[in-house]
Amino acid sequence: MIPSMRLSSSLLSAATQVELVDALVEQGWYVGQGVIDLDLCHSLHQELHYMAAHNALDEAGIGRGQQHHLRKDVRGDAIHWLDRESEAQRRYLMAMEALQQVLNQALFLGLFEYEAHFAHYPPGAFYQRHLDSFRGRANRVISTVGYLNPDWPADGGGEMVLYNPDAPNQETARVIPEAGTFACFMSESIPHEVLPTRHARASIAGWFRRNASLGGILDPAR
Ligand SMILES: O=C(O)CCC(=O)C(=O)O
Ligand SMILES: [Fe+2]
Repeated sequence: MIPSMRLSSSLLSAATQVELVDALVEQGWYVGQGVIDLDLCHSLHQELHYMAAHNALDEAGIGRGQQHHLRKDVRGDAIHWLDRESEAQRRYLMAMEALQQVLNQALFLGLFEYEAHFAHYPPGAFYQRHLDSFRGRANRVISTVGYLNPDWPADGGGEMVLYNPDAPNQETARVIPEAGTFACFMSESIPHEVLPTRHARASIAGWFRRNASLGGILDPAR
C-alpha cells in the first residue's frame, strides 16, 4: 500500500475531511473525537514526555521573530517545533499535508505551508484568550490542535474554549484534551483559550499559513 494513502485514510478519513470542511465554512471551527489514530497519539505523547522529562523543551512565548517574548502570565506551556525527526512526527505532518490539499481544493485558501509544535502544559498552566494570527500579519489562516492525553480525567481541567467572534464572551465549544481529538478553526477570527490544567497536558498546535511577505520584509516562519 502507498504509505500516504494509508496515512491520510487512517488519520483523517474521507468522511472526517468532508465534515471538517463543512464545519469550517458554516461556523469557522471543527472538533472531532477519535479522529487521530491512538497508536500515533501514543508515540507522539511518549516523544513529548521524554523531552519534557529531559528538559529538552523551550518555554513558549508570544509574538514572532524579534517581537517574540516570554509571558508566563499569558501562556505557561513549553514547546518543541516539529522537525520530522521521528516516524511519528512524519506521519502526523503527512496527514496535515493531505489536509492542506483538501482545504486548498475545497476552499481555495492558497495555503502553502504548515508549521506545528508539541506543547506541554505542566499542572497549573494555561493560555489566556487570544487569536492565533498576529496583528498586521495575516499569515496564519487555519489553526489545528491534536490532543495526545489518554484517559483524561473529568476533573482534569485544561479544556480549550472557543468563543463566538461576534460575541466574544459567548462560549461556542469546550474541547477536552483527550487523545484522538482534533480541532481546527480560522486563525484570524476564532478567539480561544486553554483553561488551567490540573494534570500535565500534551498537544500539538499547528498552523496552515499563507505567505505574508510584504514590502520585502521576510515573514519569519516562527
Ligand atoms: O493546546 C490547545 O488546546 C491550544 C493551544 C493554543 O491555543 C495555541 O498554541 O495557540
Ligand atoms: Fe491558540
